[in-house]
Amino acid sequence: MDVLVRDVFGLYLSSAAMPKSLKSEQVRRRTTSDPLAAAMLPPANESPVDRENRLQAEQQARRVSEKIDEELRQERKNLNKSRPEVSVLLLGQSESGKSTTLKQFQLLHTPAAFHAERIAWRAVIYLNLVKSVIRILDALAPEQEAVEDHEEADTAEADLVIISADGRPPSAIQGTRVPNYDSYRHKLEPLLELGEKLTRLLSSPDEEEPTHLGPTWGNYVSQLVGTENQPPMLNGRARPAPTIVIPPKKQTHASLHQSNGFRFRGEKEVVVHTTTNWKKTFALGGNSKSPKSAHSGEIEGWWEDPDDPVHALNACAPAMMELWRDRNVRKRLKEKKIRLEETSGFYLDEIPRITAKKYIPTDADVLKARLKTMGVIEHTFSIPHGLNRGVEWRIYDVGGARNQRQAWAPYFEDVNAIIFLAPISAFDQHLTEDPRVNRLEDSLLLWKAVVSNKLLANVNIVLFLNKIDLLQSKLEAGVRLNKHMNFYGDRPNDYDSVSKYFRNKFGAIHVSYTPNKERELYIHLTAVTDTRRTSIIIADVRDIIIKGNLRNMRLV
Ligand SMILES: Nc1nc2c(ncn2[C@@H]2O[C@H](COP(=O)(O)OP(=O)(O)OP(=O)(O)O)[C@@H](O)[C@H]2O)c(=O)[nH]1
Ligand SMILES: [Mg+2]
Repeated sequence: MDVLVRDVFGLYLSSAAMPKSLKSEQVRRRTTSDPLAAAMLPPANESPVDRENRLQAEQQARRVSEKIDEELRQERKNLNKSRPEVSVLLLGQSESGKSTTLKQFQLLHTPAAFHAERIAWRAVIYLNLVKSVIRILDALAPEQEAVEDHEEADTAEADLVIISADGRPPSAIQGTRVPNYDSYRHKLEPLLELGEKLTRLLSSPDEEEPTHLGPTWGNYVSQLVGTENQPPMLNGRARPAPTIVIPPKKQTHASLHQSNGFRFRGEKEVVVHTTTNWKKTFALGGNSKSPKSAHSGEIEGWWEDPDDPVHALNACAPAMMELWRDRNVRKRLKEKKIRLEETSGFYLDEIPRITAKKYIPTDADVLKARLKTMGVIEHTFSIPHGLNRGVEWRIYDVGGARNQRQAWAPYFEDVNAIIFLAPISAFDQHLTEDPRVNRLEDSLLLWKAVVSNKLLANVNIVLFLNKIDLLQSKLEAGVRLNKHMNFYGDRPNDYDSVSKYFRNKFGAIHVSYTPNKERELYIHLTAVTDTRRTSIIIADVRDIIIKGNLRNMRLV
């Protein structure tokens, strides 16, 4: 008898082709233990004609089965081929909210992973808080020192809003004295060391090297540009991850001289490299001690580790609160037009909670945390339910500072959609990397460059006019748009008029410069730190991108 059986890899084996031992074992098993096989065994008295008919029928059945198997294989292959995959690139200047938008995608689609990582953000939040305190103390520093510091500020990566009424250095304006300044400095001295320590823990070891591009970069640029004979490289997997490192800031006299000023070296922003696994350092099971079961009697958690940064922070908490509540301090900051509440990573209103020994960051804390991106970070997820089920999403978060932007172009090749973020609250601020450039002007130029790019002609674009919460409070505080952007003229300075104006302005640039007149532009007014509102927008954007993608697929 020749029967077909599947081997362990699922391949069909003809019993005629089986080794003898296996064949007899097979038959033995079939005759003794498998009732279905036993029922299918030919009758013992089968005639030669019956046997011939049966073999033919079995052969026919085998052919049908093989055909079905082949069809199933093909179907699976086609399904995999047509399994929709969407690549989305987040673009925009530094501090526009790209990484925050990525966090919202993570929170929405991979909440368990997001929650597991919350504890690792503790270090970033601590550092954000420490930097806010140090900025206050710097702002209170005696005039002479501050003038020197201001000269240096041209090159420093300080992202504060410092505007003087008459163009003189703000520190030259005589103002409120803070009698407790020396006492604050003394009590908060440990924060300098803590800031250095946290910066070291979070930074990549090669960060202080001169700017360089990864070894494969030169090759890649020519591949991107392409030649007539050799088109640009398209395959995302072959794309090298560019390594770009900021050159060290030149140490000036003022930055080295720390007798009165209150700074820590490397005051520039801490960045996260694509390659840095900073989360591991502060994740549970990393250097941080995990909270153990209350019954186990083991070390209870990081708060029992005397080296954990929480202790230094916790010890300074009363002085930090005193400083932040001091009326003279607030007055001095106001005189210097320093609005810390509007800066990234602002936690000064929550000092007791953040500095508590058992503090675990909330979702909102993580969304507010500021860590500058360098290189490109990829996040993938698929949507298990609903309209866009089964779609594989790849989101690329890039560094937005000027020296990071050359890393964007390689991703233009195979991207399906772009979410461009323009922080419209930044109309009165300047780029940290080039203090001569107004941040909103920079966003408008960047927007024009993106929408007019021919490589992106068929890419769906969604525009987030972001940080509307800050825009609203800024306008309500009386900051006038037309003081910073003449072209706004005498229009009303309220939120509705200003946001409508920006919507029209960005929209008009798209209409004028897009190489694809058919492309629709979707504009959302956003505050991407607001989870509830952003999740609704993300669901909407997902549908827009999928529909646009299908439309493009039909066109090509
Ligand atoms: N209040 C408010 N803060 C926001 C908003 N969007 C982002 N932020 C904060 O702004 C800071 C900068 O946001 P990021 O997402 O890090 O900016 P980015 O575009 O990734 O910046 P780079 O990595 O330097 O390119 C963070 O502290 C955010 O929490 C917003 O709509 N409102
Ligand atoms: Mg970022």
